[in-house]
Amino acid sequence: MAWAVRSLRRLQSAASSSQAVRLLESRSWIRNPRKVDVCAGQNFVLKVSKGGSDDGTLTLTSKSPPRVVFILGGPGSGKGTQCQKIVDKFGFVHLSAGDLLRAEIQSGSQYGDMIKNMIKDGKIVPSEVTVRLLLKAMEDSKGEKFLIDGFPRNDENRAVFERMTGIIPEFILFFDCPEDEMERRVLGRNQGRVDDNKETMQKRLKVFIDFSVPVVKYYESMGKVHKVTATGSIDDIHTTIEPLFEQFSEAHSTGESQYATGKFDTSPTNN
Ligand SMILES: Nc1ncnc2c1ncn2[C@@H]1O[C@H](COP(=O)(O)OP(=O)(O)OP(=O)(O)O)[C@@H](O)[C@H]1O
Ligand SMILES: O=c1ccn([C@@H]2O[C@H](COP(=O)(O)O)[C@@H](O)[C@H]2O)c(=O)[nH]1
Ligand SMILES: [Mg+2]
Repeated sequence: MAWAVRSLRRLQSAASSSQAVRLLESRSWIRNPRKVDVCAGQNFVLKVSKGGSDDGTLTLTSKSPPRVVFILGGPGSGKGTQCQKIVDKFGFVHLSAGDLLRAEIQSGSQYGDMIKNMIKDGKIVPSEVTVRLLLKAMEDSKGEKFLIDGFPRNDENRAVFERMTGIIPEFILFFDCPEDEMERRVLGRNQGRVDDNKETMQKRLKVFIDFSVPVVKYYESMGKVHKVTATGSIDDIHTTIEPLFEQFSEAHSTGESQYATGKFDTSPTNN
């Protein structure tokens, strides 16, 4: 037990995941300090093997684990528009996965061409690329509550995010919008996006139905989805969703969370 407590103290003082790994590597009594699975703000969830026969998983979380709400809906359903209003009123950090991917293209990244081609074709970018961008943005923001917009887009996205972060979303907000309305909005958006054209829109709608709707169904089976009709005025939709965030703010004003505060779990695992 003492080794877990020492780890907890040391890791909570680490400023980044790489520093946390270096701290672990300096401890000879920890064998194979593999990797820190997440470091978002000061939240660490990691797996290490302790030398000896009682190898186990050590899970450490610190005081302010990130809280995440996934904002899902088809292309043009109004996710970004509504997120902006929630940010203004409730102080969430808004992370649009699509915006992060577009910024990655602009940055001259090695993945830029691949991402650009996939967006142009309405395809889903490999999960590791998107999740790393999301994690970095979470870390950089120093925020504690996040609206993650347009992600996860398929079941693999969801699983990779959970594996790499250990974060379970608080709830999912799903904007339900008829296809013809989504198409009308996208074609009228006029922001110079390479995917805002009729041909790519058809592909995006198909990808949404084939891959993203099943993710919504998965979370529905867990009772985590709030479905909102996304037609009507921008203000009316905001008025509909506002109580959800008011309740969320009230529920979390005490700082309590499903993630334990400063607790550790050394229960043995089979892997
Ligand atoms: N309720 C609404 N009524 C009419 N137009 C809307 C409404 N909500 C958003 N729009 C407009 O529709 C367009 C698409 O909205 P937005 O960018 O918020 O959608 P999105 O879900 O983020 O789309 P994408 O997935 O393509 O990023 C924008 O031009 C926006 O101003
Ligand atoms: O998690 C994601 C998010 C987005 N993409 C790709 O980007 C475009 C545009 O996304 P928007 O949310 O509409 O801004 C999307 O069609 C995908 O090609 C992704 O791969 N993964
Ligand atoms: Mg958007």
